[in-house]
Amino acid sequence: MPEVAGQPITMKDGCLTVPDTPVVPFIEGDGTGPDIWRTSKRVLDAAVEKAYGGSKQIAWLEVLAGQKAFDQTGEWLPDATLDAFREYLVGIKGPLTTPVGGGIRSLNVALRQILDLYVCLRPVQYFAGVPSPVKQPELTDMVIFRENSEDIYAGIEFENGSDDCDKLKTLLSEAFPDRWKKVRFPDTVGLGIKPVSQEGTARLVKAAIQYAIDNDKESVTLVHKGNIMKFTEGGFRDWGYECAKEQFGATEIDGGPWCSFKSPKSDKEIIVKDVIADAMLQQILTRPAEYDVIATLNLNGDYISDALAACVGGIGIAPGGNINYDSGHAIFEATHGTAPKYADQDKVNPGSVTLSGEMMLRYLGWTEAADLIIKGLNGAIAAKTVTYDFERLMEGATLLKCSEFGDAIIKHMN
Ligand SMILES: NC(=O)C1=CN([C@@H]2O[C@H](COP(=O)(O)OP(=O)(O)OC[C@H]3O[C@@H](n4cnc5c(N)ncnc54)[C@H](OP(=O)(O)O)[C@@H]3O)[C@@H](O)[C@H]2O)C=CC1
Ligand SMILES: O=C(O)CCC(=O)C(=O)O
Ligand SMILES: [Mg+2]
Repeated sequence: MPEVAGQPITMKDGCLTVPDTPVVPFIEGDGTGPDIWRTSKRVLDAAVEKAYGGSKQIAWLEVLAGQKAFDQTGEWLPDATLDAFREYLVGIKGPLTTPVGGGIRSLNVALRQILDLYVCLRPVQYFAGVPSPVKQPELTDMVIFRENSEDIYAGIEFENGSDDCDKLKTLLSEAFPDRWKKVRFPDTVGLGIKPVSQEGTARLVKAAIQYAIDNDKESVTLVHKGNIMKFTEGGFRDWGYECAKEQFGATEIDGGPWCSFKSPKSDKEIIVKDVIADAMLQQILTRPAEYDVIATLNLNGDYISDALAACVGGIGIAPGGNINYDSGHAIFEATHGTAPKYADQDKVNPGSVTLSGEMMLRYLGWTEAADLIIKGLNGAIAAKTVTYDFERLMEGATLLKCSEFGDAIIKHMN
């Protein structure tokens, strides 16, 4: 049961209908999750209260996942949690632990895949005053569209020595003897499969281009490693261009493959281009102004998200949302993980989850409340009242706890 009575958010004819008291399921998260969530929830509630004077309110509904779920129910991701996200459409979560090597597969990835939240949307923007390792962090202003349902994250892996792995090895060596010979150490190799499809690529790229139109952006860049993985990452590039041409009427520039089209909204030219991922990762440091909207595959998107977050001051203020633009389902969450060494110390920066909440409010159309969060965050940073991650790099700053940083954000909403 939610803390206050509320109604579900619904989707009709491609538009969300948001009641004044929407039920929003949340997962607190593992590690530092509870500290961050407690603070973020307070900031979100304060922004909504201030923006709407009590006429709107979120009816929070806690749902379980991760360690807390396992301790209480014996399951890591109970069906009741999935049912709540299905029913109430829009939710938010703290980070969840994934063990390396063995153990459970990622619950974070499972949520995205089960609910088919195919876009991982991660805006990367600079907040004035945040300490950054680059000289002109304000030049980094990008929005990542990371494909969320395919690639090696689909989790089709075979452990060396397992019966399934042996079966696949036999199958491959018999069906494709010449290609199998290229496997350098066949007796000890583990195998993984990387599915990348035209449909999966097209829906992601379509969403990225639509975002560029809606937000008056100059370019969309397809980031891939198609020179090496020709039929998966190369396919992503080719299908991405195909989508730009077929869905948006783009035509090739100077013989292609770059292409462009006139934005139906602003009449300005939007360029669709591509870059190989390793080159892109050096250019985000040397020529960040050349990138705007990024459309990329799942693993590239994971690496690029953390690298770009570092450029604008770190993972402490790197928000995101996992969205299915067709069904309306969305779960907002930070780019960072559980940072377990800081668990229960009320220490880390709550900014990433708070800003994920800000994205959620904007997604619901509650822009006044979302704007207040940005105002509050800007004010707290300008006053140099910040958590340890910023304080250790800022001259003359006051060190705040996680919860105190929340108080500072709320104070600066005024
Ligand atoms: N979506 C999700 O739920 C995600 C979950 N994970 C999971 O989280 C676990 C831990 O992953 P790990 O690789 O350590 O990565 P984390 O992102 O959890 O932490 C790495 C480092 O980032 C910094 N950091 C992280 N969060 C914050 C914050 N809120 N404020 C300030 N600094 C922060 C800290 O740096 P410093 O040490 O310099 O202070 C921390 O040591 C793993 O199980 C992983 O699978 C990882 C990513 C996403
Ligand atoms: O699921 C995890 O544990 C890691 C996920 C991750 O790194 C991400 O979504 O960026
Ligand atoms: Mg990651």
